[in-house]
Amino acid sequence: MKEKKTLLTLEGVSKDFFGNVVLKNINLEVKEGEIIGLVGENGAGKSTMMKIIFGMDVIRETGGYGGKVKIYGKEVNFKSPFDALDAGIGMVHQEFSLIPGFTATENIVFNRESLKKSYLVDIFGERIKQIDREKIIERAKKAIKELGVVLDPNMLVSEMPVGHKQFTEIAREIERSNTKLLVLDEPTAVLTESEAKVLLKTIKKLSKQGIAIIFITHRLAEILEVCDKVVVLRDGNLIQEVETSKTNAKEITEWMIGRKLEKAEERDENKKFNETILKVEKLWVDMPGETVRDVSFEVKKGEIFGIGGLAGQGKLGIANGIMGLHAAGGKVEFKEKEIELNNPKSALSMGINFVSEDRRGVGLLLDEPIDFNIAFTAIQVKNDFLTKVFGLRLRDDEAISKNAQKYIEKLEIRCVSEKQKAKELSGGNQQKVCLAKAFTTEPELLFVSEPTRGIDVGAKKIVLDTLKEYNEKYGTTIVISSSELEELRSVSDRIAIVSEGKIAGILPAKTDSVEFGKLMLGEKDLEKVEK
Ligand SMILES: Nc1ncnc2c1ncn2[C@@H]1O[C@H](COP(=O)(O)OP(=O)(O)OP(=O)(O)O)[C@@H](O)[C@H]1O
Repeated sequence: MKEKKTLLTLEGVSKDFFGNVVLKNINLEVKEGEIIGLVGENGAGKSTMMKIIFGMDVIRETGGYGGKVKIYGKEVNFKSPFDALDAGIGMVHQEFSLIPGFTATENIVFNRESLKKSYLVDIFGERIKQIDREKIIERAKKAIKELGVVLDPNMLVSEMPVGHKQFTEIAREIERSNTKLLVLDEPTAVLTESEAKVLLKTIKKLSKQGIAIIFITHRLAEILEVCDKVVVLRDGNLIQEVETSKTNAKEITEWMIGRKLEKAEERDENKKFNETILKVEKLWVDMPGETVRDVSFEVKKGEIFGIGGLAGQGKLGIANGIMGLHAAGGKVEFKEKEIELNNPKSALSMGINFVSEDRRGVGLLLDEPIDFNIAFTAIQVKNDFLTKVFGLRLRDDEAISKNAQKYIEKLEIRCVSEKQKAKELSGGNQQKVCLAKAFTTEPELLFVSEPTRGIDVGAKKIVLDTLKEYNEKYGTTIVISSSELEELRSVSDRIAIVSEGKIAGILPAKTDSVEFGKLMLGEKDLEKVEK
């Protein structure tokens, strides 16, 4: 067999953010068509390494990097991501970079080169009018077909469920004919299991065509399934680089976290709950990609109630509707008092809080420091963290800092200090800040959606254990929605499965997963699958 050429080389690459060293002397080679799995705890430096390869502004604006990046043996010094795109590097970031008011086709075909030197989006709109629409739809359809997914090329991005957005981003990268290296930063985090399978197949297909892939994921099973090699980062050091056929998930985890992983504690099955705390009747919610049609259920005080289901079926819409973030109707009672729907203050002021699945959109004040973010809702809703000086109410900065320090320690939030800006944190650590913010309001009822999305295996346990701890210590009732059934089963008392905007069934969490699977697919669809 022909020896594969080395496409990308990192030689002694290092990076610090104002003295905080996050990458140290990284040496790595990626060959044509090779699939590299890149793993590491939240904040280990994975995204930073990719941002260097992709020539992103943030790297230059923070003093550049040390060492060399080479493509086919020649050193490159990208001035912007457009140079990286020209050199054949494509990247799908953790956070979406699609244009919401445009369709899938427009986003796929008018890829980022068309937007050269950015802020041309307005002019871009003009250009579209002059273009042969049929032709571009054909091109988009071809890219979508390549991915092997069902996706409407005419759907507006703003109306898509997250999974579809993810596929649109990937389709955009493969539509470009010169792509040689594709970096995927946690592409499966927002996908359901079946969508993730499709993506893994696509990755293999692309590699056969000679495209090299750097695949960042916290799901180790995915690494073992598709990657040729796994590269482990810990605290900015490349500590292992090994063929996947020569290792296993347990070993990789131990390299990642540098300690052995304990098993999550089992939930006590015999707990009895009597009092109803939340009563939902005929709820409908109009949320893009997450239509809730007619949902009724009750949650008991002190319970951890799971909500599962396939993507786009409505499991995420329920909390968004009750919290007043999307248009909703029906009747929802909390402790026998009716929550005013379509009013975001109503549920919050009654002692209910929400950790959204959309941490960038509604979760964080990105330019503010961590400590203010954590205290923010408690200040707004409960007037906490305020002191009176000569009759004036002032922010109690010391209390705000102390509270943040407590959560930084408890949730192991990796940061320089509580004064660091939220936007500078890694994705997983931002998620932990969102949780700390909700806990700080000491809610009686807490909705959490996809709480471990983008979180590494070690941190996942911390987050789930913390939810259980709050539930047990303070009696906080928790309603958790997640795409990962096993995660729901490990924390919940009961689980409701939502299908086509309705509750398909509610079962004790310990019920066999097959029963949940049947509810998710609906018996009819299941018969089709079995045939
Ligand atoms: N713009 C920035 N300014 C200051 N520090 C930053 C900036 N971007 C990242 N960092 C720091 O660099 C470290 C590495 O972050 P990075 O995003 O690379 O981690 P990661 O391994 O991708 O984590 P995750 O799995 O949570 O996404 C973190 O400690 C983060 O706080």
